[in-house]
Amino acid sequence: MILEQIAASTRKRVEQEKMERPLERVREMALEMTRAEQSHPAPVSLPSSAPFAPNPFEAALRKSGMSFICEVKKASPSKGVIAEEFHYKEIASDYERAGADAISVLTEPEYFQGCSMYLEEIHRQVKLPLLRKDFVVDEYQIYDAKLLGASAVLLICSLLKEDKLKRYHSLCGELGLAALVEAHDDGEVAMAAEAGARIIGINNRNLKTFEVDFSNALRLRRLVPKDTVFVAESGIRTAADIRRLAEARVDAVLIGETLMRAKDKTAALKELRRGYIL
Ligand SMILES: O=C(O)c1ccccc1NCC(=O)[C@H](O)[C@H](O)COP(=O)(O)O
Repeated sequence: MILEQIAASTRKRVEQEKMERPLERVREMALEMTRAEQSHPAPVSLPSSAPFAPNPFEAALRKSGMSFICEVKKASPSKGVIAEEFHYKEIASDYERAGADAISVLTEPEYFQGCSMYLEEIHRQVKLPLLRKDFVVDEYQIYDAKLLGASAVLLICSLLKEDKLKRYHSLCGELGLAALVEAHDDGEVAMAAEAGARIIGINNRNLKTFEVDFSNALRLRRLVPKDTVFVAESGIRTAADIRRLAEARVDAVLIGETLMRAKDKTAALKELRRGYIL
């Protein structure tokens, strides 16, 4: 099954990275970076009603109205190569100019042709909060995400047991990272909530079969607690899709392929936003 293959290849990649730069070193550097940030906190514009002090990624998703997380992804297992010409820094800048609220950067190399360096360079290029989109199976990747400049990491319920999800979620909190906890069905939503998730993403794509069911996010909407940020992910293509999600009180959308295939990102994002006019 593809998800197991991705997880196995990720474990191998992380073991390799640990040989080049040991866990203890990466942990110490990430903790040091967190301490430095805590003594000089960056200003984050918070909605006055926010129940907690969120990090920049969470703040971007909690703003009023629909937030757009735009994804930088060259390829995927279901679609193969999506963008032959892949100028990742320009794509990120285009998203920023187009009014994206946050950017998701695929860093998985084997199946998505991603790279950690893309995230690091995009971090230097744009001001928007960045999500490290990878398949987290080891705490090493969370420390590393911090060092690469991510504001958030993806934690996929179907890849993690309950106790690990909880541990990784609280590690994100310790490092000042937001966690987008991804669920695909009722049981995983319960697991995400139990882990204390403040941001839950419902993936319309079944990661085991690749099947995309747009109504999945709508169906699971009511299961996600009100004060939790609700993100709809995958298969979002049109302004009409955005309208249906807005009507269901979805806080944010994560869009990859539709924007990656658009030559004019500003026009594409503007067209999608038509579905949600404040
Ligand atoms: O996209 C895939 O084929 C895929 C296969 C297996 C695991 C994950 C996969 N994609 C990750 C994502 O969920 C998407 O990149 C993200 O939600 C954006 O989706 P889309 O807008 O449909 O590109």
